[in-house]
Amino acid sequence: MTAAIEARGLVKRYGELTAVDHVDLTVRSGDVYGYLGPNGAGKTTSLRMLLGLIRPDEGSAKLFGRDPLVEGAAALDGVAGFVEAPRFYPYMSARKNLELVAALDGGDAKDRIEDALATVDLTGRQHDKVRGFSHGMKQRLGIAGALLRDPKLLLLDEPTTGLDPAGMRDMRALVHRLAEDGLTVLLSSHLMSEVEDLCDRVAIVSRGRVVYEGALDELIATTAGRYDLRTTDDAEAAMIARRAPGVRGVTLSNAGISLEGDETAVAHLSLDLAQAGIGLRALVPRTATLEELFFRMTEGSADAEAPALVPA
Ligand SMILES: Nc1ncnc2c1ncn2[C@@H]1O[C@H](COP(=O)(O)OP(=O)(O)OP(=O)(O)O)[C@@H](O)[C@H]1O
Repeated sequence: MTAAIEARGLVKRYGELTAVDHVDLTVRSGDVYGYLGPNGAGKTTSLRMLLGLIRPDEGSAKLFGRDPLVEGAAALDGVAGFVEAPRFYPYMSARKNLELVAALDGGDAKDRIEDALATVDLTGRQHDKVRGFSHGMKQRLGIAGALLRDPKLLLLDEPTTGLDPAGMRDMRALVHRLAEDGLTVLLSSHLMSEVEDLCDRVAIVSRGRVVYEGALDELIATTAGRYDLRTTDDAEAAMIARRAPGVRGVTLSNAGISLEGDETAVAHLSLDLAQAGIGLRALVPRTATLEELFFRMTEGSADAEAPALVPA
């Protein structure tokens, strides 16, 4: 099946700065895809290129197999979204603004206004001027505007940035609903928790480069086999763990010992510790959160930064 988005080798330079550095992305139909990276990682620039708003210096992006640079606006059929904040006329009502968007889109866009307002939960406020809307309501109205195009693919640039907790909750619930209705969504975010909550696939970007792309659960599963250990004598236990067959990556901090190994290696280690007269206070298998993975990939291991009381 043709991918919803297939970007290969996208590069965008601003003078000396390479804002987007050979980015490859594959978003499949039905994905809720997270484009995750810190401020300045190149997320907005990437989305602008995907939407055909700016031209890449190198590489290409296809949306459902069509390249906006080759096929122009036709390549954006079935694609909608906005970068940064959606723009509306503040002195007009939400409905009037959507009518203007529909008139620009043409076709049967105007017949979808009612449904779009209902989907984003703004039916009751449709006659109010946008000037009085909260940031969250404006973001939701932006999505309503995008839905008038009856898209198959929605691109959202940091849709919850700047929202209060209730606004974030409403926006995330909306993205969940859209995904359940079968829409493919690519959203950028600098919030790990958001991507964990909403997305099934993810690209992690740092300084313009993709450092991981793939299924979120596979990424989190790569961290299985890590354990936290607390004992009656952590310093001695860490030394024994470092010598134990099959045990790797032993670090010691004030919080205890962290190590990697399979269940057999960990079982042997527990016997070695018992033999040395060291009691276990806790032995807890640990799955890294996306946040830890992110820091490991972009800035090195969080564990490596923990104070090491025993030399490696
Ligand atoms: N038009 C431009 N001219 C010069 N530099 C730019 C331009 N657009 C973006 N940049 C730079 O490119 C880098 C990536 O910016 P971009 O906005 O894509 O990052 P981002 O990941 O979306 O970050 P944020 O979350 O802060 O929006 C930044 O260093 C930014 O200053």
